[in-house]
Amino acid sequence: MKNLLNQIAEIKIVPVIKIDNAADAAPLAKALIAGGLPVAEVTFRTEAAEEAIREMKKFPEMLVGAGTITSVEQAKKACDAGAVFLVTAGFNRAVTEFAVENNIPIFPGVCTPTEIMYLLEYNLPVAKFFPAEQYGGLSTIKALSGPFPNMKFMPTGGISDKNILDYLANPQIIACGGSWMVKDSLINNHQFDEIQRLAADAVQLVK
Ligand SMILES: O=C(O)C(=O)C[C@H](O)[C@H](O)COP(=O)(O)O
Repeated sequence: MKNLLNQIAEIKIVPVIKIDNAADAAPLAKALIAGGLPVAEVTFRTEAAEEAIREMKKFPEMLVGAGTITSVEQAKKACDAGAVFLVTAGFNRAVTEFAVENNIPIFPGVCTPTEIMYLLEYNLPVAKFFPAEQYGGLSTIKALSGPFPNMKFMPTGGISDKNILDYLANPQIIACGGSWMVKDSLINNHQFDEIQRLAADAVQLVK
């Protein structure tokens, strides 16, 4: 887990991907790698997610995780496809226990102190704070950091090139999730050059 956390903390941005067609996964991975952002949270919001993870895993430099996991069945499918981390939008005890028992890094979604305390039961070091902007953004993370000084956050939801630097300046935030460089429309229209450009700009911004 520590190694993966270090890698994510170094990259600082986790592109959150909703992919409708698995055939787009390879060119998308190439664009992200070329843009210097070799990481993806592939959300299980589409049927293509599992196959897309398999395709992206063919690129050894890609750090591929699965997002929006809502059941153990999905978590198993994601891991069988090669996902090296799991993300959930909220806290799910069965999914969390599956991940912990199988030593798979997991970032459960939280937005309240109670949910953070669930993570503490499992000694999980990083929470996805979701949906970040809608639940008070940075000021809520600062307030939550008071009682939980050792919890690290990966805020996601409403984060873009406009506000990411404010988030990353907070020492309890290891990275931010966001979709602004991998929007569904860009993927569906095969604008992989634009994805590469937006990824490279994002990398430059957080350097
Ligand atoms: O399904 C999930 O697990 C999600 O994470 C939902 C959102 O797509 C991401 O939070 C990205 O949000 P935006 O960067 O605001 O587009």
